[in-house]
Amino acid sequence: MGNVPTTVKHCLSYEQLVQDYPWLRRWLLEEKVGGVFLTTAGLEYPEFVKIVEVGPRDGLQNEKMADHTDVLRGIQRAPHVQYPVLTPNMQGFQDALGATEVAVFGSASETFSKKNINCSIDESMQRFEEVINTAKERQIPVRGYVSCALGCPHEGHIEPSKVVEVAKRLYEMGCYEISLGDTIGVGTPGSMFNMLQSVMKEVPTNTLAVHCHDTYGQALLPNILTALQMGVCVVDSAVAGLGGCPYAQGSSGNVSTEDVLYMLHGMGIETGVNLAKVIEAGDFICNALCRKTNSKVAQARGRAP
Ligand SMILES: CC(C)(COP(=O)([O-])OP(=O)([O-])OC[C@H]1O[C@@H](n2cnc3c(N)ncnc32)[C@H](O)[C@@H]1OP(=O)([O-])[O-])[C@@H](O)C(=O)NCCC(=O)NCCSC(=O)C[C@@](C)(O)CC(=O)[O-]
Repeated sequence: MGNVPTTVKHCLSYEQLVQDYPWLRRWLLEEKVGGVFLTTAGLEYPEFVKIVEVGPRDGLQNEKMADHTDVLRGIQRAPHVQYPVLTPNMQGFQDALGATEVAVFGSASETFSKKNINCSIDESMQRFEEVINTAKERQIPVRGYVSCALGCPHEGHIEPSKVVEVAKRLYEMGCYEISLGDTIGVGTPGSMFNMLQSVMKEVPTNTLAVHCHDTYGQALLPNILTALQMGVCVVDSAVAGLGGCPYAQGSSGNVSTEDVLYMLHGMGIETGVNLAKVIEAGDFICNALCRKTNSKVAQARGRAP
């Protein structure tokens, strides 16, 4: 393969490398074949991945923050930007006036459901049905979350069949996308694979998203990569890795958007998102919160000369 530039030897950013030495891309990782990427190991990845930024909602939910009605009134809206609101019941839906999208959030764990939204899974589905039907009448898209898809802080292991049941009900009620949440970040490629394989038998793959927390350091490479290899094209993440669920003790922040973007772009997968701008947004919010970023990429870029 000829002379390897010194940048390779010094192991600079992969992104920078493929930008400066495009001929290295193939040698380093992959070749593009007919709409999918084939890695040297023969694995396929989506060409485009949609990033759902959950920083403003999940990321800030542990902070002392105004309620969503005040937030919706207070923000300056940009065109073509969705402002989704989590609406666990009709009261939440009615308060979410002006939201361009809403989300219902169920759980695959009975105990978590009771602790999080004060009702059983069955009761939650009845509440969600009302929200979804009203949203449909008003042409407001509804996203569905399934928490504890890979484990529960109270019940421990969760059977994939339970995740299937909740995901399928949300899909059949009319959620356009189902986000499967590893709320406490305990998943591994094995449990992610088993859970997704079961869910994909009942819910179309192109309506699934993964929502990973990085408590055990498994969110990015092992778990998200496994999901991508299985055809999932939507990833939830939070700028600067903010977040954590107040109803799931010990759960750490969401996987950071910067790190997800770095990995995807490095693999040649498009997202339409500018990594440098996201790092800027991460700096802004971390300064505002007087907090260190959880993003490894932002930390590494901060150290760069
Ligand atoms: C769901 C409720 C409200 C039920 O709470 P409840 O106590 O069963 O509700 P209720 O109908 O019996 O009403 C009791 C009081 O709550 C009020 N109320 C009733 N509904 C609402 C509402 N929508 N918004 C604000 N207030 C509400 C209602 O007006 C009343 O006020 P009072 O008359 O006593 O003054 C409660 O359990 C709650 O607020 N839970 C918090 C849920 C939450 O925010 N969880 C974290 C979200 S993140 C997540 O779940 C995971 C996710 C999405 O990130 C993915 C992942 O990582 O897995």
